[in-house]
Formats: sequence, C-alpha cells, structure tokens
Amino acid sequence: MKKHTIVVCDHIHEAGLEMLRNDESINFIMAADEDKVKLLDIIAKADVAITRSSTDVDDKFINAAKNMKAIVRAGVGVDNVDIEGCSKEGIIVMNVPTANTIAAVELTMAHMLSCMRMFPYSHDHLKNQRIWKREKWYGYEMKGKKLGVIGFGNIGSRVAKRAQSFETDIVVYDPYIHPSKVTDCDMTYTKDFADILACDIITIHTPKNQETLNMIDEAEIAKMKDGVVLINCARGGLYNEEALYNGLKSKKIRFAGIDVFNKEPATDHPLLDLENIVVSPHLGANTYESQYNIGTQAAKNAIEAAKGISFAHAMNLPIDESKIPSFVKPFLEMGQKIGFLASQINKSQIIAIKVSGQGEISNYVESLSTFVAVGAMSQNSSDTINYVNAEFVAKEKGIKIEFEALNDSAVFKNLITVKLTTAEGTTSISSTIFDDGVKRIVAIDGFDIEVALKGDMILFKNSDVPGVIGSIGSTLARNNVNISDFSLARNKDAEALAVILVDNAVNEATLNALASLEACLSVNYARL
Ligand SMILES: NC(=O)C1=CN([C@@H]2O[C@H](COP(=O)(O)OP(=O)(O)OC[C@H]3O[C@@H](n4cnc5c(N)ncnc54)[C@H](O)[C@@H]3O)[C@@H](O)[C@H]2O)C=CC1
Ligand SMILES: O=C(O)C(=O)COP(=O)(O)O
Repeated sequence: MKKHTIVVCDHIHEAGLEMLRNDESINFIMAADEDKVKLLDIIAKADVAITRSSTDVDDKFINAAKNMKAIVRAGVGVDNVDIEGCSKEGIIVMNVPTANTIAAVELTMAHMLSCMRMFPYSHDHLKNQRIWKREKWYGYEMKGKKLGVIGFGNIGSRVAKRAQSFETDIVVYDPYIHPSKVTDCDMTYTKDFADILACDIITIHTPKNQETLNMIDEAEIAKMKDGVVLINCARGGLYNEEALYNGLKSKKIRFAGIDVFNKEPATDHPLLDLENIVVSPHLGANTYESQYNIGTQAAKNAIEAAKGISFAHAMNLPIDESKIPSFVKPFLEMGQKIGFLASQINKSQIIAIKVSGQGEISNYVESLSTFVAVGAMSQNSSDTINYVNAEFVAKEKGIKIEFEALNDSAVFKNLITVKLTTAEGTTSISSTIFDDGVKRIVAIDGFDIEVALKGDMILFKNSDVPGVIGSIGSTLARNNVNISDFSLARNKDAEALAVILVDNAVNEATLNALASLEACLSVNYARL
C-alpha cells in the first residue's frame, strides 16, 4: 500500500499526533523541533503539512514542497501563508477556523481586565518586590465605558457579548456583516470608524490583510480619547507598532494589552520596555481545550486531504462546496468532461476557453469555467492541473478563460456550451443533464445531436451522401470494433456528423481506414 506522508511543522496536541501515528496509510514525520532549513528538506517528501503561526509558508517553503497536495493551518489566521503562491502550485490551503475561538476570546478579556486594573503590575509589586502599596494601584471599571470592537466575527462577537455582561456599551465596526447581527444583541453598529476612535477601550479581531494592516496608525491614535485602552489579540501590525509605542510613551494611550507582534518571536521588541503594557507571547489559542480540538481536527483533515477524500475548510478552491446546490455538482463534472472531450477533438495549442450557461446553471458559470479549463488543459499539459491552479496555469500559458450567462434556452432547462479555440479553430459542444440524470451532448459544432457523454467515441464528419453509414459500419466491423450507439445529425451545408460510441479502444489503423472513406471530411477519436 502506498503511504501518504504528513509532516507536522509546529507543535500540535498529542491527541492529533496519535491519530497520525495510528493510521496505517500515513507515514508521519514530526518536524516541529527541526530548524527551518532542515524542515525544507523534510517537506520535499510530504503530501500534506500541518503548520501553525511559527512556520511561514513562503516561497522557500512552496518551492521545497514538490509533492505537496495540501497545507492544514492548525488555527485561524493564514496571514503567514502565501495562498496565491500555493494556488499557483496547486496546493490546497485549509485552516481549522473555530476550534480556538473561545481561547482567544478569554485571553482578550484577560488582557482587557489586566489593562483596566494594571493587574500584572500590582501582582509583580507584591509577589516579586514584596511591596504593599495599595494607593499606587487605582484602576478603572468596565461598567459604563464604551468598548469599540473592530471585526465582529467568531472572536469579536463573543468578546463583545462578554464585555456586555460587565455593563459596557458596545460599538461595532465591521463593514462585512449585516448590521442586525449587532443591533439584535443590543449593541451599536457603525459604519463610521470615528465612532470606534471615540471609545474608551478598543479591541480588534479582523484578519491581517492589505486592508487591515496599520488600521490603527498615528492619525487614528491622534483622534482617540486621552487615556484610551487598546487591545490586540488578533495580529501584530493591525495597530502600527511604532505609532502604538509613541502613543503609549506619551500616555495618550493609557494602557495596551498585546498578544501578537509584527515579527515573532518578539523578545527584544521596544514595546516590552514600556511600563503601561501587558503582553503575552501569542497565547490566544493556548488552552488545553482549544489545542485538543485543533490538533485532532487538523490531524483528521490532513489525513482526509492526503487520501484525497475531502479538503475541509479549503480556502483556495474556486467554489465552496458546502454552498452549491446538489443539482450543480453533476454539471461541474460534466463541464470537466466536455473540456476534456473538446481538447481531444480539437488537438492543438489552446488559445481560449469560453463557457456559457443557460437556465439556473448560469448562476454557477464562473465555477463551471474552472472545471472546463481543468478538463481542457489536462489533455495536453505536462503540469498537474487542478481546480486550485487552473486559473494560474491558464494565465501562464496565455489561455483566455471566459464565461457568460445567457438567456434561458427554449428547449433545455439547463444547458452549458463550451467553446474551445485552438490554433486549428473553434470546437463548440453543448450538453445538459435530463431528469434521468444521464449527462448528454446535445450539439457539436452546430449539429444537433443527442449522445451520452461516456466511453470511447468516434466523431465522423462527412459530406451528406448516401451509403456512408454502411461504409462506417463495415469498416469498424472489419477492424473488430463493436458499436454500442450511433447518433447522426445533418446541417444545412449538406454535411453530416456521426457520433459513434464503441465498446473497445480504437487503434490508429482503424481511424485511418475511416478517414480514407470517400465522403469523409474528418475523423476524431476521444476517450472519456
Ligand atoms: N492571538 C491568537 O492566538 C489568535 C488570533 N486570531 C486572529 O483573530 C482573527 C479573527 O478571528 P475570527 O474571529 O475567528 O475570524 P472571523 O473570520 O470569524 O472574523 C473576522 C471578522 O473581521 C471582519 N473584517 C474583515 N475585514 C474587516 C475590516 N477591514 N474592518 C472591520 N472588520 C473586518 C470580518 O467581516 C469578520 O466578521 C484571525 O484572523 C486571527 O488572525 C485567531 C485565533 C487565535
Ligand atoms: O489561530 C490563529 O490565528 C492564531 O493566531 C493561533 O496561532 P497558533 O496556532 O497559536 O500559532
């Protein structure tokens, strides 16, 4: 049995490691304590890697990962994963999105309360310095304060709910959610970032990306209340670190609670020299409960990905399978087959692939075009083409992929038409799925024809003169090729197209014999 190799690049819970060790089809390599240069040698063998925030999936990693099918980020944030680079190489990126939510929420609350009461400092004073000075440690209450929450997803929404139980007023900024998600909880939703800057405490829970990087900078801090408290348990860099330092130094910011840094590990960061900051070394996900959940889910998802069973929480697939209706899936499969068929009929350098949809399927024509492209390009490419890298490979090869939704067809409930243009010309194939579930071609290059989309297929085009069908039949019989289905169509130019399904593979000699028949205009052979 061929074993799949899974490399664990960072520490995950023992229960997850146990699952990997116990699966007979998995060759498991623990590389969390290897230095990052050695890790590159190790991942060259891996089918799947499990990572956390300590392993950057950058160009070095991707170049080394020659056999990699998938990467499982055992946590939420993928800001240190080059998703586009992975897509180009056909590597599927998956994460484990909700397993550490509560851990991150509770750490945020710990930071918030620590900042309000300067708890770590009073603790240090008494415990380590043995000083009993109660008058030094006056803090502030959460009750009656305004908390600004930036990002109201899994973590932000729960932080807001917990803060609400402290009788804090909540103001939320998240342009990507429906306001009722906030207002239904008796909180204020705002589209005006100035409302957040006017709060007493501000906490951020967004992903780190181009839009959120430096979201709080010098200009934003200048607009804040004097004595504001800032919390960041999401990602370093969401608050510009230099601006944060200056704001804390000048006491414009009274206190900050920081779990994450732009560059980690951050053991000699200037922020650590300040006296009004509470810090932790990226501990948001570090609870036993969360690490057990993440470790076991990451191991399960990695095993399934290595075996090609499923790709849970894949972030760079062209479609989110959970969001497409069941009727669409067979059309996607059919699109891929049609692409494959078209590239066998029209064998030359591909220039363009155009996919049109009619009926309800037209809503999914973009996803369809990816599947068609995979089918069309896999025929004459030495690269491995899959749904993740199809778009990139097409771009690299200068192949144009287009899609369009057309008006409903007068005849078919759903219809897809694939036009494949190569150096030799354009081939057009339309297909549909009837209520019996059988995938059928209904037109090829303007010939209305009905034929099942399966098996070995000969496409014979001829001048529409008498006796051709008989000659085809006898030629195939002489060459021991058994016909299972024969469909015929004519066009207005006195041409006919026969699509012949046969029981067995057809050799070159048979195809040449067909091509030499008098009325023959072209012969093509395709295997699906
Ligand atoms: N410190 C730690 O150990 C941990 C940190 N995290 C970080 O926390 C972040 C949030 O995690 P979840 O809540 O699970 O993610 P999520 O995806 O459930 O929520 C993110 C929210 O941010 C919102 N958002 C995106 N762009 C925005 C913008 N420009 N302005 C305002 N809102 C915006 C989204 O609409 C979404 O509602 C993660 O991206 C990760 O970086 C997550 C877990 C642990
Ligand atoms: O899940 C996240 O986004 C986190 O920040 C947790 O990161 P970690 O797995 O602890 O390196």
